[in-house]
Amino acid sequence: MSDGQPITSVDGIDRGERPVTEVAVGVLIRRDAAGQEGDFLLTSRPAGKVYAGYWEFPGGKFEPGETLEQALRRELQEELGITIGAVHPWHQEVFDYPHARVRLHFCKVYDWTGTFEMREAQQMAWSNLPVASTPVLPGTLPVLRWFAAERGLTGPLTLHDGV
Ligand SMILES: Nc1nc2c([nH]c(=O)n2[C@H]2C[C@H](O)[C@@H](COP(=O)(O)OP(=O)(O)OP(=O)(O)O)O2)c(=O)[nH]1
Repeated sequence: MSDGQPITSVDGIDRGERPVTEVAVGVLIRRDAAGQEGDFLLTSRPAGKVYAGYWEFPGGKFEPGETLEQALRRELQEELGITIGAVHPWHQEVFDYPHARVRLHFCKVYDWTGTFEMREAQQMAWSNLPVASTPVLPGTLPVLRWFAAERGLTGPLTLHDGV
């Protein structure tokens, strides 16, 4: 069930009713001294996962009983070795992939401590629009659109056609 939320299918195929996997996603953003939002952190999906090599925002699935905040804290510690500060829930989207239906809980994060470690042998890139790190996961694209809207940008979301 998607609890009435619209579902975006990545391939246009209607797969009917399916369970939804909840995913906590961290949109880490650098701010300048005036509080203006700047670069955001993208990471590549590690080898061995679906969509390996695609760029996304770091995060992962909730474990049983976890809240969004707990899941996000754990995932960013596990994947990147950082401890995040306040979690600011931003948008939710339900995406239907061949491998799963996921509800992505995108959260802005402005504060963290620790040194970035690529614990899954992934890559990281501080990015801005248009994004140079491609391809981007389909379920990641809406975030680039929200950034473009917030920042008043109308150009391409990525430097490459076909994202
Ligand atoms: N982290 C993340 N996942 C995303 C984004 N966009 C998007 O469609 N997804 C999808 C891809 C996956 O189907 C799902 C996340 O699952 P995952 O396999 O990366 O999660 P995980 O780290 O808990 O994986 P695992 O423990 O099962 O290996 O959400 C995004 O921006 N960030």
